[in-house]
Amino acid sequence: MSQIAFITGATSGFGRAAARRFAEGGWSLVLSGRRKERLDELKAELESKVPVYVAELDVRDAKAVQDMVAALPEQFRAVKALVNNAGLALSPGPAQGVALEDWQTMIDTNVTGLVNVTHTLLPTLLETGAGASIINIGSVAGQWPYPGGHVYGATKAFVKQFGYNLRCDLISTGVRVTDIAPGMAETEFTLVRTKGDQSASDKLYRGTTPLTAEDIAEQIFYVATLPDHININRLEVMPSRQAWSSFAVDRD
Ligand SMILES: NC(=O)C1=CN([C@@H]2O[C@H](COP(=O)(O)OP(=O)(O)OC[C@H]3O[C@@H](n4cnc5c(N)ncnc54)[C@H](OP(=O)(O)O)[C@@H]3O)[C@@H](O)[C@H]2O)C=CC1
Ligand SMILES: O=CCS(=O)(=O)O
Repeated sequence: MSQIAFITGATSGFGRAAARRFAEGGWSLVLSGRRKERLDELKAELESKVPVYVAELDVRDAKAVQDMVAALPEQFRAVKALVNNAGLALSPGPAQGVALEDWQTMIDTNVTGLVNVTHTLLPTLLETGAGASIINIGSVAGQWPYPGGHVYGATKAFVKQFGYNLRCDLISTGVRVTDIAPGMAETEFTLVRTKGDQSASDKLYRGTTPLTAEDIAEQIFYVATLPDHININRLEVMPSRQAWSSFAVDRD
């Protein structure tokens, strides 16, 4: 059985940490993202351990995704684990102040991009059969509403429901589907969300203990390497120092 992981958004955060974790486990890697120099650095770091193929890829571009998968060298074609990780949040303020373009970017990346990659790799995963996995990186924001969550949370609710519905159709194929839904994790996520405001990112994580990229990478690897007959539908993971807060009430 092939041991090939296909990871989107491998240039940073969870995706990069997952690439390192799968490499440690001896898996061959297909890594993508838009920042080619980071992909090249990661390939240089990992290729002494396992075979690594990198491709510059914007998941929003369906044709580019199809071309990239069609061009995979033979030894990287039999993908066993698809890690749909590429994604982002933008504009953490109230919905009524957010540019339409930011909403569209989140939908194009987190929904359309994830669908593009899933649709393109589904025939391969079906061929792999028992033990293959689609591991989608959702978010607590896909389950729990919060101020400023607007379209980001809605895209992650899509990820969750798309995965559940896929499971219904894939039940007899051996292909598993999991929604890993992390809470607060310190990566470049908040830097992207605030459009480069490092102090806002530092402030969010200061004085608490967020999850790390490696914490989530461990969960991704765990899900991908479970016995074939086990499917974890959704794995919601928060730091122990994070929980829910109360309902909001508007008062006179
Ligand atoms: N950090 C957190 O608190 C949480 C994050 N998440 C989710 O985890 C996933 C990874 O985020 P995280 O590691 O934290 O953040 P990072 O910003 O560190 O990593 C995001 C990754 O997504 C890639 N990416 C973004 N847009 C595109 C695109 N259009 N095409 C291809 N790749 C893209 C980036 O690569 P590049 O820019 O090179 O293209 C980068 O590798 C996301 O889906 C995010 O929503 C979920 C819950 C919590
Ligand atoms: O998805 C990211 C975690 S949060 O910012 O929505 O809590």
